[in-house]
Amino acid sequence: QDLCARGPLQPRNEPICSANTYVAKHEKHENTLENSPEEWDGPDDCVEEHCIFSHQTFGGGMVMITTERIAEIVAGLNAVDDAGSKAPPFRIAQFPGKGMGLVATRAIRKGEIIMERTPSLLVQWGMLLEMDPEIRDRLFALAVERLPALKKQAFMRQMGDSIHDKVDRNTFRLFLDGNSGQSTHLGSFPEISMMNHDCRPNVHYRIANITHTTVAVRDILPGEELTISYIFGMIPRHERHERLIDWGFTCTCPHCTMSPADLAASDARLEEIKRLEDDLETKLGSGRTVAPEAGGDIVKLYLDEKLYSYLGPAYTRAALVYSMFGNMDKAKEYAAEAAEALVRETGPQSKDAEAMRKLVDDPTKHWSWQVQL
Ligand SMILES: C[S@@+](CC[C@H](N)C(=O)[O-])C[C@H]1O[C@@H](n2cnc3c(N)ncnc32)[C@H](O)[C@@H]1O
Repeated sequence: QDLCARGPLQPRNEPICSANTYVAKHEKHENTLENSPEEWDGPDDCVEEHCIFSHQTFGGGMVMITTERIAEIVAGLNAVDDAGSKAPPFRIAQFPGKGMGLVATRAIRKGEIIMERTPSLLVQWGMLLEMDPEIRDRLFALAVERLPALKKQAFMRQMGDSIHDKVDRNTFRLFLDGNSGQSTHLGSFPEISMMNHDCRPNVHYRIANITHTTVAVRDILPGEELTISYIFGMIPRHERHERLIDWGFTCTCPHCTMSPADLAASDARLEEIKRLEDDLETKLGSGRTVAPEAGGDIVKLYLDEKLYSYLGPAYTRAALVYSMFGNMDKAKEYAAEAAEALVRETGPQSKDAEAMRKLVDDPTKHWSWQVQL
């Protein structure tokens, strides 16, 4: 007999899930939720097709409010989480005007992974937009209650007046089921959310499946604040300001509080980068010649502008142009930098990084070698 999963959110005698989303209890034994080494709890407290699923040890403890299909996908993924397995190179501190943040407790080298985490709470996004706020908030409370004590404490410490507000201000977007309409989820990673925003951050983040990785994009000194960017950083100051106002704050990062002359110089560099990149692309695309240092000059502007999270493609382009001109030393130098930056920015499996390593090994065997000549 099919049973609709029941919970306190459901008024007595009324099904809380519509007929086509009834959860077949007898089928539960075939799914990954039951097959995973430690059993998942759920589906519980369903509101239509969205239910609570929880696990006390997966990723150190996790709760999701989502569909059974997505819960099964997540249960089949690796829970990569380094909390507790190594001493973190940071501690929480107060920063005037910004609230809490993270500060480095030792030197951190460029490329070092700072944290690898799975979400404490995962919520399907469409559900959040459509659900009655009162029911949503009761569901949130029931979900957070299921987290192990330390995870719950870390979740509740985040900025925000209510659980919904905390989700709104602190979560990252994840895609869990390809292009399906149900794919978009909000993931809460409370320790990572302690990082404040900087338009020129020293930490980059990448998300693969449910794993959130933060990596240093430059050497960091003990005592420095660890920051990420909440927005795309290669836009002028007034646009960054507007986007961060949407986030609910006026940015006080060093890059936004520079002198008017320095701010104008920064905006001019961003414009120049765009102009040179468009020019290079047009010329290469139409078979016209470019200067051998065209790609290298653009890299210099990226470095001057401290765009350390965007260096992979810039170094790659420079390496290719030097290789086209048969400049062995420069092609190798830029390709090596490109490979490292691409791994930082997109992860160790990066195919582009692999291609750049091949260019370092022997430029003469690369497709780009002396193609302009
Ligand atoms: C994800 S939380 C970061 C942690 C937060 N400071 C706390 O105490 O929990 C985002 C909030 O921190 C503050 N914040 C982050 N970066 C900031 C910045 N560059 N300038 C001013 N406030 C910032 C804003 O209030 C923002 O809504």
